[in-house]
Order: sequence, then C-alpha cells, then structure tokens
Amino acid sequence: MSSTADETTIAPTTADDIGRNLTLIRDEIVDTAAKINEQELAALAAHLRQPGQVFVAGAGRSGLALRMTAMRLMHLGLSVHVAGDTTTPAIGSEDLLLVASGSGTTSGVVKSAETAAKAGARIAAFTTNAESPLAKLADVVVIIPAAQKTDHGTSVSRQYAGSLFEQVLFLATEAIFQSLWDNTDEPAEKLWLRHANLE
Ligand SMILES: O=C([C@H](O)CO)[C@H](O)[C@H](O)COP(=O)(O)O
Repeated sequence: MSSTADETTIAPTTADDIGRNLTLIRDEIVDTAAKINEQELAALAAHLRQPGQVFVAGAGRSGLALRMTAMRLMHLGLSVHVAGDTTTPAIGSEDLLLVASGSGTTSGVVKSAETAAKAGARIAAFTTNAESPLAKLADVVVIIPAAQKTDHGTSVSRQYAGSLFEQVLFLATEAIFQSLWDNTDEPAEKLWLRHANLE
C-alpha cells in the first residue's frame, strides 16, 4: 500500500487491472465516437476552410486537447492561436473560435465565446450539452454524448470526470484534421516544414 500526501491509500495495481481498464476505456471511446453526428463534424470542418484566423479555447483537459488540434491546424497552414497565450492577438469578425467544454458552462470558456460573438467572430463548439450556454452561443455545435465532469456514477461512463469527453474530443479533431489534409495535395513532408524548429 502507498499513501499520497492527503492520505489516499492506493493498493497494488495488477496487470489484470490495467488490461480491464484499457478495455473499458477503448470500448467507451469506440461507442461514443460512433454516436457523433458526422454532419456536425463536417459543418465544423467547413468553418475551418473559411478565411480568417482560428482561435482555440478550453479549460483544463478540454483546452489541452484543443492545443493538440491547434498544432495540427498550424501544420496544415492555418493561422492558429491559443486563447490565453502571451502572443495571442484579438479575435475579429473574420475569425473562428474553436471551443470545447464538456459541461458547456465553464465560466472562462463561456466568457471567451461571448467575447468572440461580440467581436462578430464565428463560434464552433464541442460539448456534451446542446442546451448549455456555450452551445447556444455557437454557430456550429458538435455534440459528444459523453459524461460531464460532475456526472459522478453515471451510466454514460465509468471513467473519472470528463475523461471520456476529452478522449473523444481529441479523436474527433484528429478526424477533422485528417479529412482536411486528405483534401489537399500537400504531402506530409510539406506540412512538416511548418513544425516548430525551436523545440
Ligand atoms: O480538466 C478538466 C477536468 O479534469 C474534467 O475531466 C476539464 O476539462 C475542465 O475542468 C473544463 O471542464 P469543461 O469545460 O466542462 O470541459
């Protein structure tokens, strides 16, 4: 047994534990990804093809998933910024805010969407909740039918908090990137020229 600083006791973890949970997580991801409306994803992809810069915004792990998306969109040649980064400029009326929030209620994220809307920018949102304040602000919404972060003990997912949303969010944006890329003539070598050379 080991204990963490606040006295949570963690019993030894076996290979069986890990295998069972790999299967659980894989199956939840497959089931949830299959339930996404592909027309919604295509509508969001269409917004990414329009002129203008792309700004991504999300809190916590939702925001981290969108940071990965931002890198791929940059590889495709789009002008992409992450909300909150030091060099991120103001969003304008030509631009797109790509935003993700499982709950659709996280205050900083909703505030970003309100600001983008006031600036006349388009808003594309990923959320679990079609009735959320975030969804209501968005021009295009992709519903990921996963648990929200405070849906403890729900039948939708046995994983902790918003993990399933965040995992499927990542896959959904990977599918969008792959589809956009498929519809270019650009080989991987050309995209790679855009990858950071200061890392
Ligand atoms: O980091 C997160 C948390 O660990 C839930 O799994 C969330 O992504 C963060 O709290 C933002 O929440 P949402 O806006 O509801 O995605």
